[in-house]
Order: sequence, then C-alpha cells, then structure tokens
Amino acid sequence: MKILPARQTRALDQATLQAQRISSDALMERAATACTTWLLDELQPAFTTPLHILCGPGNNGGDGLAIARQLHAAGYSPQIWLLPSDRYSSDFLLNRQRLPPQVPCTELSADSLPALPAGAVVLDALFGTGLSRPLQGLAARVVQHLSQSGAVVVAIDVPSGLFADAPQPADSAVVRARYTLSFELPKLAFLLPQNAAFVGEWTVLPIGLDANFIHNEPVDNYFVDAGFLRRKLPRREKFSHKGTFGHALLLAGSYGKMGAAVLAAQACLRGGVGLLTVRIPAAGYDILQISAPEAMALPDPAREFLTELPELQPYAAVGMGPGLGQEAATAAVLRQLLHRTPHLPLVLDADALNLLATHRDLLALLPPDSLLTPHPKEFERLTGEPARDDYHRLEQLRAFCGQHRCYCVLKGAYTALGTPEGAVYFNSTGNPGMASGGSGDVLTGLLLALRADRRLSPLDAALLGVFAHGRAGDLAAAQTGEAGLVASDLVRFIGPALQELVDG
Ligand SMILES: NC(=O)C1=CN([C@@H]2O[C@H](COP(=O)(O)OP(=O)(O)OC[C@H]3O[C@@H](n4cnc5c(N)ncnc54)[C@H](OP(=O)(O)O)[C@@H]3O)[C@@H](O)[C@H]2O)[C@H](O)CC1
Ligand SMILES: [K+]
Repeated sequence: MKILPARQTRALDQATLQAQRISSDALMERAATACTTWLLDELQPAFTTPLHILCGPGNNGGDGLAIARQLHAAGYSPQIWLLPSDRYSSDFLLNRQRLPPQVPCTELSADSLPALPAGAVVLDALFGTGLSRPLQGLAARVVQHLSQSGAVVVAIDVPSGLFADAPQPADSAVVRARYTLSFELPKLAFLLPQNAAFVGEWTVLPIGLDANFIHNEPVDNYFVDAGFLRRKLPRREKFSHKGTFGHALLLAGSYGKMGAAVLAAQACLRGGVGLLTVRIPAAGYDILQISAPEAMALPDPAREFLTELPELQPYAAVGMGPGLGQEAATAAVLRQLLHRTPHLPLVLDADALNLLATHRDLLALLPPDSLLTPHPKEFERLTGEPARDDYHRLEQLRAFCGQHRCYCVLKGAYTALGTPEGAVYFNSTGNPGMASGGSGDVLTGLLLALRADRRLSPLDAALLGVFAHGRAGDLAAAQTGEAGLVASDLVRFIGPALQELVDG
C-alpha cells in the first residue's frame, strides 16, 4: 500500500469526487458508514454505554456528525460536543443540519466538558488531516480532559493534534487513542514508535477512493502487507537445481558467539539457498557441522575470530556480521571483502556494521545494492549522528541509502527498508516477542538466501526477507507466546512463511 502525505490525500479526495461523479458529502457519508460499521462490529458497545462524539470545525468534525446520525439511527444515544469556531467546513454544516433534533449537541467550553466515566466511548473527530498547527487553548484543554479520563477513545482518521506525516513539537496536546480508524491508506505517523501512545491500534477502512489516482501517484513511503508482495516470490520450477538458488557464503561467529553463526546458517538454509558455505573461526567447526549439517564449513586458521577471507569465486552472494566481534584482523577481512566484491550481492549485519562505523573509509567501498541490516543503535553509529526523532531518522535513512547506493533495513516495529532511490518500505509483520537475541542473525541468514537467488531483484529479496522474517515470528508466537519466542523458533517457521507468499 502506498502512504500518502496529507497534501496528496486531499488531491486523492478531489480525484475520487471527479472520477466517481459524487459529491463530497457522499464521500463523507461513506467514511462515516465505514466507521459506524467498525464500531458496531468490532467495539460492540452496549446501548447503555455512554457515547460521546467530539467534533471539530472541519470535515473530520463532519465525519463525527455523520457517525452520530448513523449511530442514532441504529438505536444508540450519542452525545455531540462541538468545538466552537468562526469557520466551519460546508460538509460540517450540512451534517449539522442533518442531525436529528433528538441528538444532544453541546458547545465545548472550559466549564462545559463531557463527564467521562471509565468505560465511556469517545469518538475523537476534532481534527484530522487538516491540522495546520499544534492544538492550543480550548482544544488542548479538551485533549487533556480526555487523557485524564478512563474512556475508550476511538480517533477518526488521525488522533487529533497529531500531524499525519510530520513531527509535532514536544509536549503538544495530542489525543491518546485506544483505536484509530483511518481511511483507505495508513498515515506515516502511525508507523513511527514516537507516536505509538497516540495512535493505539490502527485500522484502515476502505472507502472506495480512486484506485487509479493511488496507482499513478508517486510516493516516498510504502506499507508492505501480503497483498503488496503477491507474485513477487516465484515458485520453484520442476527442473530447477541447486545452481538456480545460488551458493551463498556466510562469514560469521567468534569465540562465545558461535550461536549467531549457527542461527544465520540455519535461517539461510531454510530461506531456500541452493548451497551454503560458512566461514567460522576454527573453534566453531564442530559446532557448525553438528548444528547445520546441510552447510559446508570452511574454518579460518585462527581459533577465536576471523582473520582470512576465503576465495570468493564460487559464490552468488556473501553475508557477513553475525557474532563476528570487532578484532582488527576481522576488520581487515571486511576490508578485503569490500575490495574484492565490486559486483557480488552483500548482506552486512551486526559487527560488520560496527566495523564499518569505526573504519568509515570502508563505507565508500560498499558495492552498489549492498544490503545492511542495522538496529537503530547500529544505524546511529553508521551515520555518526543521533536522530532528533523518528522523522529525522527516516530522513537519515533516505540520505544514507542514497549516498551509498545501498538498501538498509532499519530494524524495529514496522522495520523500515530504505532504497538507493530514496523510498522507504515499512514492514507489517512481526511482534514484540522477536525483540530478543538472535532474531537479527536469523534475518541476516534469510536475506542472504534471498540475495543468492538469481531470480529476485535486490529490492524484492529485501522486502520478501523482512516480511517473511516477521511472519515467521507471528506464526511461531502463536505457539510459543511472545515471551517464550526464541530465535531458533523463527528458523522453524521461515519455510511456512515463505510458502504463504508463494501460494498467495
Ligand atoms: N479521503 C479521506 O480521507 C476523507 C477524509 N475526510 C475527513 O476529512 C478530514 C480532513 O478534513 P479537513 O476539513 O481538511 O480538516 P480537519 O477537519 O482536520 O480540520 C480543518 C479545520 O481545522 C482548522 N485547524 C487546523 N488546525 C487547527 C488547530 N491547531 N487549532 C484550531 N483549528 C485548527 C483549520 O483551520 P485553518 O486555520 O488551518 O485553515 C480548518 O478549519 C479527514 O481527516 C477525514 O476525517 C472526509 O470525510 C472524506 C474522505
Ligand atoms: K481525529
């Protein structure tokens, strides 16, 4: 799915009205119907549940008024609270007129705020994508009142006070929603950790916005769900052989961290690689042969860490990083690798990234289309500059990928994949159970397998790998629970996660 900024969302609205020859209030009615249906199906409030709808002066408020009318028609007793303004949108005014007289409608003021017992449901329709500045005065007071209540807050389109695609100043008033119901496409703000407490659980409700416009509109950000990846992972043809899926080389492990090499190797094998050779320090030889018998082991002459780069000629892709350590001799191996692989697909993770950050001249040697998989701290070391906030980090990601012509997987909830062209793809799979040791090693191994697969572009390999890694985590957590999830569980579910993508 594409992620449109507020400006393009308005253009999409207009395009929809023209293409479908409908009036703006008809589109608002669709939006309201989608929300009302969600409320009745998902939230299922009792007829006695106090239902308050806070309406601002624009079309977000108009949505609120239309929802109130629909809830009233469904037998509920919503109460409306209006934020006074000297300018209301025309669809707000139209829906104000359409409101049956039985629906109570009160103007908000500092002395007149809804009483909100715990369990009351509040629809926040104060401001949506038209927010032009942080909330102040009465609007901010209302938001504060809402935060102090125990009410279940459902934000319409965007939690009020939150910019859909830009940071708001620290300490500005923003509604803290339990649920956010957004129209057609997600907003960038929903995908950033700094906004999690405002957005709550978000849902996208389709309202039939113009698909042609969405298809043709250039964007910088994408949300990757299973539909987005449909047909990107080709099935394995009957006459395919080991060579089709490539021979990968993994450089990993050091004394005490051989498990990282094992997890990455196992994940690479489960990721469908044709052949896998693993370069481990000599002390890892038995460990690897026993725990990943399908892989070939190529021990380094040194016992505890890597000191020599093997011949690269046989390989379709090389991965380096898991459990490496940061010895000077290992940094030299990385340097040789970068010098000798101007055209080989590379996946770099963990200590390979830390070595890049401490030997910064190496960054200039990255072959084009290299794939880096930092977590935020590693990414900060790579850029050398702490991010001011999540939006700034995204800009750093775009700049870094553009400068080094690489793909970069910034790990976290909604892992963000940056591309050399400046696009960012947010992943939709995964769960907090995956925030534990070894999870990143599994991702590296899986990505290595997909980069070795000659049928996949660098972008598709990265998108598929990140998605399947998260999906494996979701499948595993269904059995282990989130707390009980360990990285080797992920390995077991890589196969099923990839198979879903082929089948789907
Ligand atoms: N395609 C869709 O997604 C659809 C969306 N719909 C809904 O429409 C809103 C967007 O409506 P819009 O009228 O553009 O904007 P808002 O309702 O968010 O608010 C605009 C008015 O609020 C004023 N404003 C803005 N910021 C503040 C502030 N901090 N304090 C006070 N007042 C503020 C603004 O005034 P300006 O001075 O900025 O001009 C406007 O008066 C979208 O979110 C959906 O909910 C449609 O229903 C159909 C489909
Ligand atoms: K809102």
